[in-house]
Formats: sequence, C-alpha cells, structure tokens
Amino acid sequence: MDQRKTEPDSYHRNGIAQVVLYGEFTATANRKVRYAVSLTEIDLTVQKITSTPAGRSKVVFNLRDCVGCRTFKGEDNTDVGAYFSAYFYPFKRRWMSSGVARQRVEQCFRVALAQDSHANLEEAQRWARAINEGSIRQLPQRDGVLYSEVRRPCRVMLLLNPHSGKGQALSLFTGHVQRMLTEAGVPHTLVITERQNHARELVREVDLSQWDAMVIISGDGLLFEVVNGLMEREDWEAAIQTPLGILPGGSGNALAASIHHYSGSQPVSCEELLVSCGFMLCKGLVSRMDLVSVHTASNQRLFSFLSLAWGFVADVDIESEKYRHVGAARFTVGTLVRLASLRVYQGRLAYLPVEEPPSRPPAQVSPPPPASAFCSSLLCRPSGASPGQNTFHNSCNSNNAAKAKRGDGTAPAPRGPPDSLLAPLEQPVPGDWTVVEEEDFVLMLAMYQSHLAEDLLAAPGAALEDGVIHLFYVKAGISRTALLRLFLAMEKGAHLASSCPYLVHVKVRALRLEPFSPKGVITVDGESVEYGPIQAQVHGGLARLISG
Ligand SMILES: Nc1ncnc2c1ncn2[C@@H]1O[C@H](COP(=O)(O)OP(=O)(O)OP(=O)(O)O)[C@@H](O)[C@H]1O
Repeated sequence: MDQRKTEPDSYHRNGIAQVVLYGEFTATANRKVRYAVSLTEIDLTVQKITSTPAGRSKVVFNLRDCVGCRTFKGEDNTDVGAYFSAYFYPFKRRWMSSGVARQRVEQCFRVALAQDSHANLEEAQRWARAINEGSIRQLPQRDGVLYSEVRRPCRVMLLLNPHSGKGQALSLFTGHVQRMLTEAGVPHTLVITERQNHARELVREVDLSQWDAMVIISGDGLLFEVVNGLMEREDWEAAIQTPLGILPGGSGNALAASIHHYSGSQPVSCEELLVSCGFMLCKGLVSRMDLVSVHTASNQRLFSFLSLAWGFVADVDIESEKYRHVGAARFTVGTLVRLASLRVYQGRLAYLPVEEPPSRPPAQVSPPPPASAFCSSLLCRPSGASPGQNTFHNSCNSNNAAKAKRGDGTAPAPRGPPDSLLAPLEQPVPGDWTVVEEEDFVLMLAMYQSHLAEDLLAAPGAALEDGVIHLFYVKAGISRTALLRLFLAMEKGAHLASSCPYLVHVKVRALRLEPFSPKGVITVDGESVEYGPIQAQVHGGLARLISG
C-alpha cells in the first residue's frame, strides 16, 4: 500500500517554491514501480523510487505546460485504487529533426493509500484539484502583453469547415483537439458547417449568453464569416467581445501562425501548429485584436482581422484554390505559376500614415469590461449604436430558425463603430493622407497580423492589438527573380531587410485603393470581395482573441 508523507520535506530546485503536496504512488501499468511525486506552485516533480541512486532520475514538469488533470477509478471493480492523470504539452525536441514543438506527455498515477476506494478517490481528486489550480495560476506570460482569461468552465462553440484545407479538418479535430479539450475539461459543442455563410448566419442569430467562446477549426475564411456575423448583429458591440479562437484546419492558417509567432515560440506548421493553438485554447488567455473596417464601392462594409490584398498576392490566393489538394504548398505552386505570367496592376493608392506610436499601451482585458470600454481609442469612437458535452451536431436549431426568420438569406449591413478617418469613396481622400506617386504596381498588401500563411512572415512587426496596418506595395519594374527572392526571404520575415528598391513598407491607420482596370481580384482575409475602389481603417482592439 502506498504511503503518503504528510510533511513535505523538499523545496523546489531553485529553493523558492515550497512543496504543496507530496505523495508516493505506483505506476498504472506496473504496481511494482513507485514514484515520489511532489507538487509546488510552479511544477510537478516525478522521481522513480529505486534502491540504486542511478535509477532515481527526476523529471520536472512546469505547470505552465499543463492543460489539466483528471481523476478516474480503475476499470477493475476489485481495484480499490484511484487514479489521476496530468496532461502536459511541453516544448520538446522533435524526433529526427531540429527545433522544438509542444508534445503531449501524460503522467498517470495510482493512489492506494487505504483499502477504502472512496478515500483513495478523494485523495486523487485532491491532487487533481491542486494541479488544475496550479496550472491555471501558471499562465504563459509575455513581456508587455496582458491578458484576461475566458470564463471557466468555458463553454465553447467549435465551428468546423469540413472542406477547409485538404478536407481533413474533422480528422484533425478528432485526432488532436477533442482529446486536448477533454483533458482540459473544456465543454464544447461541435458544429460542422454545411455551406458557405452557414457560420455567419448562425452567429448572427445565436444566443450568445450560452457561449463563452467561439472557436473555428478551419482556415481564416471561416473566422471571417464569424467576425462579420457578429458585427451584423444589433448587439454587435457586446457580441464582438465574445472571445474568438482559431485552430488551424485550412491551407493558409495565417492567423493561427500569427498567434503562435506572437507567443514567441519557434516556427511550426501542420499538426504541430494545431497542437500549439489547441494548447492556447485550453489555457484560455484572451487578448484584444484589431479589426479593420473595409468599404467597397457598392457601400458594403466588412470587418477584417488579417489582410487586404490586390495584385500578385490576391491573384495567387484565388488562383491557387485549384491546388487545394496539396495543402499549404498551394501558395508556393500558385506563386510560381503567377510569376511565370507576372503582370502590372494599375491603380491609385493613398493612405493615412501612422504619425506616432499608438497612445494606448497594450491593455489588460480583464474582467470583460462594459461594452463601450473597448471603443476608447482615437480610432474607435462609440457611435451610440445599441450596443462540454463533446456533442456532434451537423446542423443547429438556432441556425435553422435564423434562416427561416430572414427568408432571403441576404446579409444585413454590418454595424460597428464609425470610420472617422475615411471620406466617402466618391470624394478625394482627406488632406493629411499621402497619395502614392506611382500608379503601376505588382502588388498591394495590407497586413494587420504577422503571417500571410503558415510559412510567410509578411509583417514581422505586427501585433494583435497595436492599431497599425502594415501596408506593403511592390512597384512595377521588379524582375521575376527579385520578386521570387522577396517571397523566399518572407519565409523568415527577412524581405524588409533585403533593401529591395521596389518594395515599400509603411505603417498606416487607413488606406484607399482605386484600381483602374475594370476587372480583377481583391481579397479580404483571403476571401474574394467586390472588385473596385475600396478603403479601410483600423479599429484598435475591437475584437477579442484567445491567444497566448
Ligand atoms: N461547409 C462548407 N462548405 C463550403 N464552403 C464552406 C463551408 N464552410 C465554410 N465555407 C467557406 O469555405 C471557404 C474557405 O474556408 P477556409 O478559409 O476556412 O478554408 P481554407 O480556404 O482551406 O483555408 P485558408 O483560408 O487558410 O486557405 C470560406 O469562404 C468559407 O466561408
């Protein structure tokens, strides 16, 4: 029978953290193998108990890497022992390759202090509670960034586009995400979208009091739907404060790659990026995110969290749809194809430059403030507008109700804060704007997050909430080789340091583009939008995003 020492007799290795729990337990698979387990405020230390000092290797798990701890009884009714499992996702070296990525480590112990199974379960629960509480206290930290936390337990609506990326979003969910959410005790409802704009219509009508977070597992296009659905609600001001989350299941996964980058972690892709974002979701840290309000010629207003593109990048994004089966490589293939038929795009570009660093420092988002508190920056003046059961659903009642109510399926005009920096599209830009001299371009790309795709660090200086649009344009005259070199350098975010005379980067608050050709492609967050004159302005910290 296991013995529990009541007097902790050790301290954390650096002599600071005091042991809060100590116990000796057996392994689950082999009851002859015993471990000394000690819990401090910052870590869990596991040491095998052996007669030979050489066998007493010690493993220390930081609670910051822990998503949760669960208890359970043995499958065998005669087993009086109880069990607790702690789930860690520490950065570990990859097998057979360089670099590190978060990898799952489960630590499971059998508690058998007494012949009373109930007492053993209580003891296991005591450990699980302490580990869970400790892991919640040990949240990831980043210099200069302050977060709030999602409400716990966090009821998550998980929207999944089964066709995104290579069409594997559902298997990515069942293979990686579902287990993590269960380990973290996050109740979630999975909604599999049935068609384009399903998610948009659903979030436009859903009772948001039922949800603590809306998370998509897809590419950026599904989040674009969710953001715009929320902004089309009468209560947009409160609705857009719903914490949003992103789990990469698409081919570009730009926002997922950006939040991973902001966390200061080494670049990862594919499933490793999914695990990283899943970990952030389980930790539930929320920060603010800028949204950019975009106006098209027909007076349509959209809200964007990622990018606005015209020319080479927009064409590649849309044309590479046909290479979707190759996953993220679709952009590489698309880039090479478009390079072969490189063309010049004519138009007029104007912008309002950032004159000084944003006056508002990154702010603490906790606890959820009154709705209007999010619109306090210069850029965002309140308009006075009104403000886990792991269940699978192929459709949603509230969505059907929404469709029936609206009938025609057309999207209502998005509401939102006024765009005080923009003049009507038919009027000249305001006097303090800069009008770009050149009218011949190869591309125009406005970015408000760091990544254009998993492997394209287009705006290394971007942050989630800085009220800045990074405007890039490449002037006509650049050779194919030089443009290819720029994109290759972008993989490491080194394109700006390449001193390419054709590439211009300027930080702006607002911009206007007037293409001259009658036909073409403009994308917002990777989605094709109405082609023609278009303008946009940033609204600092309008939305909230689970990041870490
Ligand atoms: N069930 C569905 N059937 C068809 N289209 C859908 C469905 N759900 C969402 N969509 C739409 O599919 C488009 C692509 O979705 P999404 O961006 O999420 O994936 P992706 O294009 O593979 O990813 P990425 O944007 O990272 O390249 C979006 O326009 C989205 O609105």
